[in-house]
Amino acid sequence: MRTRVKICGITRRQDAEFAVNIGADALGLVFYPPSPRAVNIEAARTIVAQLPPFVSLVGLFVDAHAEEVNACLEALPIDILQFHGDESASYCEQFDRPYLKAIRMRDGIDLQQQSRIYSSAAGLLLDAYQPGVPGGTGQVFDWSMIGQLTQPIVLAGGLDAGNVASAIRQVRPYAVDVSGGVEAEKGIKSHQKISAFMQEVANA
Ligand SMILES: O=C(O)c1ccccc1N[C@@H]1O[C@H](COP(=O)(O)O)[C@@H](O)[C@H]1O
Repeated sequence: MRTRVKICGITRRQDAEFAVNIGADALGLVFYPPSPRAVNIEAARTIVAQLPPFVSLVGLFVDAHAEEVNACLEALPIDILQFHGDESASYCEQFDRPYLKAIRMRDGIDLQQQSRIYSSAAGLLLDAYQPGVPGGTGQVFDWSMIGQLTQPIVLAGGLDAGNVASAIRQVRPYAVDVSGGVEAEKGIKSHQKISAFMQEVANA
């Protein structure tokens, strides 16, 4: 099966268009103000104005008030929610929208238990753990920590063109998610790095 690709942390319309034209399956918008990749609703509207059909738009939140999530859902064509904080399953379920739950892979984590807790999630997004930073750290975790899960796995954390092919061969995820690994600088995507990343996914 083809590995899907989500490119996260899009802040410019030209980056969204480039990623879609080269074959990205999903684009992620970060609604987490402390992030250098954060966007507000107005900026997001411009970024997604010309998105073609069959590309999923993912809205990323970190322990946001439900009102903030609902405001984004009302204003934007968000297909999937990504919760990257300590949200409970009941919090995630209240929006009646497919969601990905990010699990930060710290030592000793019981992934099977997390899978049971978030059994309503459309997928588990596995990211590196770094104390005090919810995500987008550019850190890789030990992929051998991942066992068999019933839900689709979205592999994240420090992926780039140099390691994504071996990650796919080892983990066999449903999808890979990349942010920092395809940036020219924080918040600005490199079209050359996106191309190289997509090529490596296709080769894997
Ligand atoms: O991108 C961010 O700034 C961010 C902020 C807060 C939570 C998650 C964030 N990004 C997500 O983190 C992972 C890994 O990113 P990277 O490839 O290591 O840079 C990915 O799922 C991003 O969507």
